[in-house]
Amino acid sequence: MRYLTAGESHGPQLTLIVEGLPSHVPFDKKKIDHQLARRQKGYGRGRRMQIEKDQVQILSGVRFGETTGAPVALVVENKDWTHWKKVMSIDPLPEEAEKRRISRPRPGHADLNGAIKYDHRDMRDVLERSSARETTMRVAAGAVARLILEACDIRVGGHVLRIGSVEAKRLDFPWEEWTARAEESPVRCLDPDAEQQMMALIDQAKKEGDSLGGIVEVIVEGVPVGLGSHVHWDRKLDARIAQAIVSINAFKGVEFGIGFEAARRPGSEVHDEIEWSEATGFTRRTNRLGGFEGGMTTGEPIVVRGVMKPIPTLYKPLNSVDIDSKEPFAASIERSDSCAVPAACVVAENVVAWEIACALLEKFPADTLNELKEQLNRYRERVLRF
Ligand SMILES: Cc1cc2nc3c(=O)[nH]c(=O)nc-3n(C[C@H](O)[C@H](O)[C@H](O)COP(=O)(O)O)c2cc1C
Ligand SMILES: C=C(O[C@@H]1CC(C(=O)O)=C[C@@H](OP(=O)(O)O)[C@H]1O)C(=O)O
Repeated sequence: MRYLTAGESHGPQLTLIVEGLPSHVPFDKKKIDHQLARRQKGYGRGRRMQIEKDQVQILSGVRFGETTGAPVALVVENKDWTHWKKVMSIDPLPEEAEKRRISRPRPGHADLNGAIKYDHRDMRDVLERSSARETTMRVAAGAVARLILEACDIRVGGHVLRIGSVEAKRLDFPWEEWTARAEESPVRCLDPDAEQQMMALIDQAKKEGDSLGGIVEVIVEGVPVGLGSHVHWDRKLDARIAQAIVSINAFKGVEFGIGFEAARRPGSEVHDEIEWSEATGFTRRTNRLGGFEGGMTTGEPIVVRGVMKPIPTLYKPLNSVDIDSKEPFAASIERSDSCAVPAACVVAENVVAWEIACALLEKFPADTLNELKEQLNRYRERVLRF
C-alpha cells in the first residue's frame, strides 16, 4: 500500500489518496473520524483546534460501506480557511502578499531552510506545508490501516510517558483498562499524579511564553511472528517504523523495548529468552527488545517510543535574523500550541498502524480482505506447529 497527502495548513482542504487497499474492507467513516477527533485533543493545544472539526469526506474507492480495491480518496476541510482566503490566494495578489510576508524565521521550525532551499522570500510558503496540520491525513491513512488490522485481530494503542521534566510511573494494566485511561486523560497519561504535574507544567510554560516536548509510547498487540525481513535493509520493519516515527513533525528519536538502556546492560539482561509449549508454540520470557529481532516481529507486542522536541513557535520568541535587512530580530510569532505531545501520541499510533498493515500485505499479498485473512490464519496455524 502507499499514500500521498496534499494540502496547506490554511488552504481550503487536506487531501489523502491511499492505493493498494484490498477490496471488501468494511469502511466505517465514523472510525476514521474518531481517530481524527483523538488527534485534535490534548491539554496544551492552541486555539486552532477550537476552530477545526476534522471529519473526512470520502470521494472514491468505497461503495456500499466497503472498499472496492480502487484508490481511496479522502479530504478534510480546513474550517479556518475562510479567515485566510486572501493570504492563501492561488491567484496573484501582490499587495496582500507584501503585507503578510513573513521574514523572521523561527528557530526549530522549517522556515529558514525551506525558504533558502525553495527560494521563498515569504516564509509562509514553507510553514504552510511544514505545519503539523498535515498529520491529520497521516492519521486518516493510519485509521484506514486500522480497518485492516482490526479484521486481523491486531490492536494498536498509545500513551504519554513524559512531558518536559515530568515522567509517568510505569503502571501495568490490562489492555482495555490502560487504553481507556489514556483516552480519558487530558495528557494521555496513565499515572494520575504525573498527569496533574504535566498539566501544571504546561500551564506554566504557556504563561512564560515557552513550549514543551515529551515521550510517547505505542504498543501493538496481536502481530504474528515474521513481519518484516532480515534479508535486506529496507525490508526491516523496525527500521520502517523508526522512519515513520521520526517523520512526525518535531520527533527527534525512537527506541524499541528497553531502547537506549540496552547500551548499559550486559547481554544476559537484554535478550529475551525463548520458551515453548504445545498450546502457545514459541514465546519469550521477557519482551525487552520490544517485539523485534533481525528486523522481524517476534510475535511479542511491539513496544516503540518516540521523543518529541518542544514546539518551535514561542510566544516569548528566540533571537533570529530578518532575511531582508539581515538585522537581528525576535522570531515571528504564529498562533501556536504550547505542548502537542498528547496529540502527537495519536499520530504515532496511526503511523505505526500504517506500517504494520503494509508489512502484513507484503507478507500476505491480497486483493480481497478474505484472501488476507485466510493466508494469515493458515500462517498462524503453521507458526503454532513449527
Ligand atoms: C501534533 C503537532 C502539533 C504541532 N503544533 C505546532 C505548533 O502549534 N507550533 C509549532 O511551531 N510547531 C508545532 N509542531 C511542530 C512543528 O510542526 C515542527 O517542529 C516543524 O514542522 C519542524 O519540523 P521538525 O521539528 O521535525 O524539524 C507540532 C507538531 C505536532 C506533531
Ligand atoms: C493545525 C494543526 O496544528 C498546527 C501545527 C502548527 C505547526 O507549525 O506545526 C502550527 C499551528 O497552526 P496554526 O497557526 O494554524 O494554529 C497548529 O495549530 C493541527 O494539528 O491540525
